[in-house]
Amino acid sequence: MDCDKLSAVRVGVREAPFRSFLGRQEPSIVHFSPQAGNSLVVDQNDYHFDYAFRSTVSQLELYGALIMPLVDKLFCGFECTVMAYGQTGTGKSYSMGMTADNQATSEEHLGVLPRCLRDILDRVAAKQENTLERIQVSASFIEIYNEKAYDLLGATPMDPMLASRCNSCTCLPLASQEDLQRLLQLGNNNRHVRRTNMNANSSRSHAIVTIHMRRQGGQLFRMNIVDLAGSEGVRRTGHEGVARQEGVSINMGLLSINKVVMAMAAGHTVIPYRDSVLTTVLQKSLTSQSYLTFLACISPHACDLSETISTLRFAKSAKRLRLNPQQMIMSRNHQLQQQQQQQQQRQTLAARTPHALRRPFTSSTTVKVSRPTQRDAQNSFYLMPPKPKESMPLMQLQRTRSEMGLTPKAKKRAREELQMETTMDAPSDSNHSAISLVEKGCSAAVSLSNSETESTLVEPLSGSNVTLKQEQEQDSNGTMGPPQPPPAIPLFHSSLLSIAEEPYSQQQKLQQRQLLFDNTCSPIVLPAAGPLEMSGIQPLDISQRPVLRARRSARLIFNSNRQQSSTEQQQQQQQNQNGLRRSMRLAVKLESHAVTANQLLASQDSGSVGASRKRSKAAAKRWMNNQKDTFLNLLNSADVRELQKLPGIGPKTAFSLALQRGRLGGFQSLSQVQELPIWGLVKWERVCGANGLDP
Ligand SMILES: Nc1ncnc2c1ncn2[C@@H]1O[C@H](COP(=O)(O)OP(=O)(O)OP(=O)(O)O)[C@@H](O)[C@H]1O
Repeated sequence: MDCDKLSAVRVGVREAPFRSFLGRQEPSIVHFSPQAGNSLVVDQNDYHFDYAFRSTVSQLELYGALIMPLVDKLFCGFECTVMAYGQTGTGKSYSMGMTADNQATSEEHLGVLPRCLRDILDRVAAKQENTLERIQVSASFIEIYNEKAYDLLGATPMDPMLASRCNSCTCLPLASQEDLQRLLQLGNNNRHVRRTNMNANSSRSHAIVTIHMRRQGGQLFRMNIVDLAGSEGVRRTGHEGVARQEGVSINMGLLSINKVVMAMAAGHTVIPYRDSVLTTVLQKSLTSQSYLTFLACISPHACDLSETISTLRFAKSAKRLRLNPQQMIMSRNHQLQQQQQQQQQRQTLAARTPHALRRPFTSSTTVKVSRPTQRDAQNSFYLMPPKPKESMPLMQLQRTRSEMGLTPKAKKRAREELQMETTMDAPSDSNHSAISLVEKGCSAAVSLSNSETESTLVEPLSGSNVTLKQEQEQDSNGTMGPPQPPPAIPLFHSSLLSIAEEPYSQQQKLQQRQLLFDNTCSPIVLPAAGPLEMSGIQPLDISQRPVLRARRSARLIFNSNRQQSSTEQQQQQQQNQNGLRRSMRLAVKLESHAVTANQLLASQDSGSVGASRKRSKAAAKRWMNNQKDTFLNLLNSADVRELQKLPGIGPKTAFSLALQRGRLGGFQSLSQVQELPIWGLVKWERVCGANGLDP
């Protein structure tokens, strides 16, 4: 089965035979080129299509040339659509095989639909013979009449349904041609048909028969056969009242199809699918993901010249469509592959990560993300502060942008910023982010501590056991000598490296970092003024979210540490001096005790802040500082969606903030945030006001 060589959009034109009731024997206005089988001349204009069928062409020939290749595509997994377009009475329903009368069921006159079904059933039978795979074939039949969609096979075919529900309309199973005939009879009985001046049996609605092929795994392939109602001049049909309204609706649907096709052909990004029910229902078929075949039916009569020319113009614009379903499938497959790879990677890393590190993380942690101080550089191991670019892949970032519906100007600016960001970060290798950051000396302090024993870390390259004792001794001595360059190969546990490399989500990364950077039991005492130090006051109404809750708990723990008696602190320092570090398990236990003890303290604390705010100026200042810290903390840690929920910050600002934060590696202070070029003249003041901050 060849899935590559068929053009995604193909257009054929079929000339209808002379209408006998017109009683005229006149030369046809359509002149076919004797050399090329796909060109014709009407009114001295040349038209070139994929196929140009004379009135003498048989149904079989038409099917073989124009439609049969689509069935191949259907079995390759593409959505396929055949659409008959043209003036009333030019043989659209006849060509599509939408009727179930005696003439239509004879082999000679069999139209596209029954031939298609025959092909599909034959292939399904052959597949099922060779493999154990079961494929279900069924069909639905809907019509769009007077701008309303009707399920012609449903229990209430006269009740209109929502256009968006047309995908879930009644489907009857098809196992043979007889089943199809029954289905067509049932549907046609409910369909709106009327005798007109132009056609004794004119369809007054657009009809869509969809053949569904469902594979065992639930995969669904669809072939849509669309018989559009004929375009007609209201004056020529001589209709009045309801019939006139029908004509108007028909023309409206056709016009909207025209507009959609033209917009697609012109490469517009906004396609007016919602202009009519017809295009809303056909939206999925009129995208670059499906194979489209148009059959334009034209009349040979001179009196129909204007309609013929308009049909040919439509066909011409359809020919300009450039769809690439292959690429869509390829990119879909590529995405699937990437997902599988990521999944595998994650499993491998999870298998390598020791059990203790895989435990769900408690919230009693504090993350310090700042440029390292001399003391930090001397005493700690470093990991890179979170970079949005690493945690959010480029593709995802771009998608987020488009989803936010930025204006073209904003998009352009965002693209430039993204480019700048990419160039700036280009040399860093994400796979070695931990190491590279150590070299950059820009990081968050890491420590694993154990109150009882001196734990050992495995050097990733040599595999030898090493300790952190030396570093901790330096810390406890508090020596502030010249900053020492970090070790060339940092003494990371292999699991730490794994975590640093792992392509986890932002949230997961944050959680991991929270565990790794637990300062509750850390031998390194973090300064309270650190950018992500928690204030404990959560004035913004988003405290229910897990990340924020986690952070508040972290703050509680931090408070708890500060409240510890001096004896305890001395003991703690003594332990640190001895170079002892707590195990992760014990650390977690300690943290949970601390949470309970300090929840009380925190509540008292927050209460007293509220009261002291009223009492003294100093307390108000302290309150404001806490408020600012909280706000800064949010700006540093919240993702784009959360940022958007902050008062006064819209989607664009949130996005710009996240972008700038990624570039700067976190905000050090609110004044740094204020200096960002993203604020207008009064915007920053407005945001401060909305968040209860002094600008
Ligand atoms: N190529 C053809 N060979 C034989 N008969 C044809 C051919 N084309 C059309 N007819 C006949 O012309 C008549 C009108 O055709 P049909 O109903 O298919 O037109 P239509 O374009 O669907 O019209 P409408 O848009 O009004 O529904 C039918 O009786 C059909 O059998």
